[in-house]
Amino acid sequence: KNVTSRKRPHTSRHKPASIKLCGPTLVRMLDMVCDRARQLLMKTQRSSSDSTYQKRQMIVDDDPFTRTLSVTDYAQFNNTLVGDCCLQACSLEQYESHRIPRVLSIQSHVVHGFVGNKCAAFILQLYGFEVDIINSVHFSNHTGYKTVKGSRLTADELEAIFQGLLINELLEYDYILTGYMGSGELLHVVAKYVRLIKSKSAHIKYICDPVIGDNNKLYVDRSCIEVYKNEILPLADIVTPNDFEIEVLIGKELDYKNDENQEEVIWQSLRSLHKMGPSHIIISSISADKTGGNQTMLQMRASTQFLDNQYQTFQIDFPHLEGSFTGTGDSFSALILAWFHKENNLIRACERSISILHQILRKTIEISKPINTHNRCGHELCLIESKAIIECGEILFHAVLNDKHLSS
Ligand SMILES: Nc1ncnc2c1ncn2[C@@H]1O[C@H](COP(=O)(O)OP(=O)(O)O)[C@@H](O)[C@H]1O
Ligand SMILES: Cc1ncc(COP(=O)(O)O)c(CN)c1O
Repeated sequence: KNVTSRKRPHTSRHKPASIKLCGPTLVRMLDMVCDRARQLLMKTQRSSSDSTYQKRQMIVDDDPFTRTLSVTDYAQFNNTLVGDCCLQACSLEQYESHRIPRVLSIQSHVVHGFVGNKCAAFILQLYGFEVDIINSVHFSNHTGYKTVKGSRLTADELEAIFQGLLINELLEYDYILTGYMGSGELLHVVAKYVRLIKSKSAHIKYICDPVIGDNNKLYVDRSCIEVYKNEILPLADIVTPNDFEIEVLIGKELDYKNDENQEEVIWQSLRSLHKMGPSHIIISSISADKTGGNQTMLQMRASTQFLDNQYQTFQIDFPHLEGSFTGTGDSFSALILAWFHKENNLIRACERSISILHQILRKTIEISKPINTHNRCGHELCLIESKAIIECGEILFHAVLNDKHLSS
């Protein structure tokens, strides 16, 4: 596109002019332009009797970081550079495959150990996601220790952070991930901005771990429950409650063990939660105490509601490992996000996430000691040591489809 006359000494470090283009048609155009440029160069060479053709350098630079493919054709004839023929182009397909997916993760932060954003950021960054982090709490350690010191983010502070991102036009994400939030006011601000981010693009997915409590005990202010029900669930695409949280959200206690029609009770509860908004629900673990099943196993249950109101439901049974672990729920939701993105399939995402967590816990048991005598929550996850396990994503446990595809 550009032919310049310059003396040879200037040619070598010259940065060529470039045009940035996008789309498959433009890639074809790039080929045509380069071909034509080559033809012209050859013609010039032939017509010039005293031509001393220099070794041609054609540089093709496929740069995932700048998301461009650039072809630079440097050529020199006599004292003239007939180069500067540079085009940068990429097909949409290539653009998408090189684009780094962006996640906004709003969860707790601990200085020592692994829960919340400490788990999510490591896992997601390892898989190549860009993670923007908002810390709902900034604690010394998780709440299983004798003492916890630190601060909680207020609703006003969260509002200010979102305003900053909004004014600078930075509220552009592919995924939103939320975990421990603590108060209804904070959740209310989260809902307001999730709504705004989602209104910008239909492709954004919101993965919500509705952290409320466990084993009949609330971890959060009671005000969270209504905000989850009325504001958050209608926005969420994937939710990962535990069995206590599902009971609180649908307002019904579930005692699967003593119910003759146990399967129906579980699927009914999933269906009630679907009605509140999310199209994918994953109960990360149900203990044998609740299911009445094999004491050595835990069960994951999941369900997808399709647009035609049909449901696909499945379960994964996996071994119950001795001991208690903290940060498993937060790691689970991050793994689900990552593998749902890679596989675009909830069943595969669950198989990978359950299998990876199993191996992380095995590694944790193998190499870590319980932290100290005051720690009621057992081991900190050995996430860094499990890097290879996370990257590999080997499937150990397979999903079993429920043959009933319930209609509403
Ligand atoms: N004792 C355990 N044995 C085996 N897997 C576990 C155990 N505790 C946690 N996990 C794994 O971590 C995942 C999330 O933990 P879970 O206890 O269900 O979430 P939460 O911490 O949110 O209550 C489970 O699906 C399972 O894969
Ligand atoms: C500050 C904080 N954040 C998050 C969690 C959640 O951990 P888990 O992933 O095991 O549910 C905990 C555990 N009590 C915690 O103390």
